Amino acid sequence: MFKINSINASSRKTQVTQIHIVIDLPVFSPLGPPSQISGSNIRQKQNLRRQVSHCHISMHNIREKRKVQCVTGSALMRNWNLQGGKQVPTLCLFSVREFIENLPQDLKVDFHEDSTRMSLQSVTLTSLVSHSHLGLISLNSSSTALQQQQPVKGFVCCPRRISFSSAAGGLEWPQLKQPGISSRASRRPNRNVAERNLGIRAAGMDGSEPSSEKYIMINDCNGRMGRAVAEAAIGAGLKIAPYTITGGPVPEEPLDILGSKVKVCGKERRDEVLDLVRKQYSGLVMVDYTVPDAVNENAELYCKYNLPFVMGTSGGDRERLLTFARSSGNYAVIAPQMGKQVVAFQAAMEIMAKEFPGAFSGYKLEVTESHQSNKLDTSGTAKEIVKSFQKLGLDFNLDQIGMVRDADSQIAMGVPSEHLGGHAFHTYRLTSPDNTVEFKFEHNVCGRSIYAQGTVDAVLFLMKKIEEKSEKKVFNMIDVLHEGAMR
Ligand SMILES: NC(=O)C1=CN([C@@H]2O[C@H](COP(=O)(O)OP(=O)(O)OC[C@H]3O[C@@H](n4cnc5c(N)ncnc54)[C@H](OP(=O)(O)O)[C@@H]3O)[C@@H](O)[C@H]2O)C=CC1
Ligand SMILES: O=C(O)C1=N[C@H](C(=O)O)C[C@H](O)C1
Repeated sequence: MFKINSINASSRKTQVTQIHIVIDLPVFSPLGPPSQISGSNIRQKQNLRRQVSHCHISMHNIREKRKVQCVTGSALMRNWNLQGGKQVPTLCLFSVREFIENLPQDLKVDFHEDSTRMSLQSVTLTSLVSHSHLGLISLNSSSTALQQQQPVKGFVCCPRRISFSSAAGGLEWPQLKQPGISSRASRRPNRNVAERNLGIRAAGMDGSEPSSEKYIMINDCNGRMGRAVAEAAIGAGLKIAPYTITGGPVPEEPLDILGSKVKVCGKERRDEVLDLVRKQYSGLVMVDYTVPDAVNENAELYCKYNLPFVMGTSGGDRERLLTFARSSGNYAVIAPQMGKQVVAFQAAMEIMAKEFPGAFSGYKLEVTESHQSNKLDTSGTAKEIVKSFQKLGLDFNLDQIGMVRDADSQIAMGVPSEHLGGHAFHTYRLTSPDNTVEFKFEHNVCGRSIYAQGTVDAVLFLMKKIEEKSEKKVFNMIDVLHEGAMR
């Protein structure tokens, strides 16, 4: 059984420089070279599949490597013979262009020379079926990028150099071009201890290079916002790291988020997990949607591992959060509100307060916020907006914000019943001392998609900052909006 474990493409500057295809290969029983195996000998053919090994095929841009280096199937064969049928990781180097040019016509690869990222998601492996004559070998697309694909039979990859196909029932391997090349991958341990303990294979942990695709890790993917962000991120072309840290019970089975498997880890393992993702996913951005009690320690942990983060969780000690994040020299976006239009309203109130301080002196302010019954804290958004009203002259303490959490009151105030489990209704009412003038501001949100989209915007904003190597700073969503980074 051939099993594609991962396909990752990476780039340096504008050139795609690397593609890693990690596949499981059958290890042959010592029957001699596969080409000697007769097609009619079914038992021998079955022996081909006795064990499974890993083959690491990396394609590098030869413009950087001048010499084309290639370890072909023959080398695999030789290694198998040498190593008595043991696992043989093999490295293969050749140009991306060459790889693309040699792909079978009907294997679609979306390749843009000038793009900074190459998406292999469009590799249509099912089309490879037509290039296989060997029913015994099947290719299972199990990588994140490919998991939507059906299992297919056979694998032809760059026919001039690597070919898995059958002629008269056996396997034919191209001649070894550079017999002396040793495998970088073969010198590596196959699985890192932390990764093995955690139980899900992280990109690059199989001996290949760390991934340079755009990854985010979300805590807690099992929470409502965590899941919404994960789905929005996948929709935006980001990858989800296969771990999440939770505060509650740890399910045995990994979560399946639109096909991406995410292992849930208890918070006692957070150091182990963060150390692993830090090493494996360069440029990874953390996203936090947990609980108010976890805000400070989580942010401090992300800073400890130098992981840029988006803190969407409300509550906690905000003063301590900002002071710590600012002094840590890390990139972060911290905001209790991610919804673009609400952020714009928040920004407008800030501008008004700055331009017209005290304009509402003497007025009375009433603030009411309604959220799903299990929201633990007072709306962080309301607290933020109240700060502007205070500057406008309103005498109001944060603990005067009225919280509505019971369904009857929520229905009475107009929350649709289907959104009782996920809504955020805010009302700010300002009345003049003689009750002759009233201002009422409302922002009523049902569901969570507005925040999930905004969170992805914040992630992309941070990724850009990191890529540009701009100053390490703590931003808020008004900064993201100001930069035109909200879709
Ligand atoms: N910035 C914004 O725009 C928005 C912010 N929010 C805020 O996001 C936060 C989460 O909201 P929501 O997703 O609805 O809440 P949920 O209760 O659905 O999710 C919170 C998750 O965090 C987990 N958790 C608890 N403690 C920890 C910990 N120490 N480390 C990691 N995970 C932990 C919980 O696990 P368990 O339940 O098992 O304990 C739960 O799965 C809230 O503070 C909310 O106000 C929400 C919407 C928008
Ligand atoms: O818990 C929520 O749901 C929300 N929390 C944020 C907050 O506390 O302001 C944002 C929005 O209100 C939804």
